[in-house]
Amino acid sequence: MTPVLDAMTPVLEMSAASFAYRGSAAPVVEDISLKIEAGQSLALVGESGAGKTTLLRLLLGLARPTSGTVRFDGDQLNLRDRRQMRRFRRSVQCVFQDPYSSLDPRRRVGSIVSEPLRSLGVDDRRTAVPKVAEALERVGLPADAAERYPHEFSGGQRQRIAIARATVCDPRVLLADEPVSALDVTTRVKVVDLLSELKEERGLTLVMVSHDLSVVASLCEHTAVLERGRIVEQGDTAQVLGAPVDPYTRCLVESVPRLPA
Ligand SMILES: Nc1ncnc2c1ncn2[C@@H]1O[C@H](COP(=O)(O)OP(=O)(O)OP(=O)(O)O)[C@@H](O)[C@H]1O
Repeated sequence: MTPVLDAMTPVLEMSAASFAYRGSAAPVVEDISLKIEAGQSLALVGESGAGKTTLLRLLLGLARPTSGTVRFDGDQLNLRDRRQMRRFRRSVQCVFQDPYSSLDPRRRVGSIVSEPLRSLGVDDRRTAVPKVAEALERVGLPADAAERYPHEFSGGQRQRIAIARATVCDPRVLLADEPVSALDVTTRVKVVDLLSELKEERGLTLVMVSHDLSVVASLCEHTAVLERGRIVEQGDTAQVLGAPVDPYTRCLVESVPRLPA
């Protein structure tokens, strides 16, 4: 049954969630509580190994918390509930860090971008064509891109293909793991602008892992800081990055390299 949602039900919510990898006694993320409301954008920051990707995997349903819960539209995420998972996959899509390895080199771009529509049973290859063309156009790629292969594109264009794939089924939520960190600085700005436009146009909820605090500041209204698997500070990005309270956050902000004056 489709749940009755009120405006206050978070799209995604974690309550006291912990996760330990198999064979490891210590949890990698511990006692995480987060609410992600519709239209909100949340950045997960913290140094390498802090558990950001693991947290994203829990939100994506790719891993199940060892304790605590992950909720989607108010219901506990249950990977065995096919009806819920179908709704989840239609609503929540993702973009990964590396546009070189995240696209199947043997498939044409049209087939890659239409994959969510086909796997959700929304369209077949033929009926997906106009939606794929529209998604490619929206991310700034020519319509004939559908006939070509990923290796024919630059890193920035490949990330645009990944964004077209993630948005073609009109999801409500985009989860992005370091979506621009593999790109050079000018390409990075263009892809950040594209994500920002999509967020505004579609009221997309965005959860993003990033090392780059300037990317975080320009895309996300909220920020949660992870240190060794625990959230040490969360709140408005301007507050968290502009006037950090926790010593770890202060350290993170101060470690951003600056050009000499
Ligand atoms: N499949 C796995 N099996 C066992 N341990 C893992 C696995 N994946 C990650 N870890 C461990 O979990 C911890 C957190 O890793 P995670 O990738 O979530 O951190 P991160 O903050 O995303 O790091 P980075 O910024 O470098 O990507 C690390 O100590 C890592 O070694």
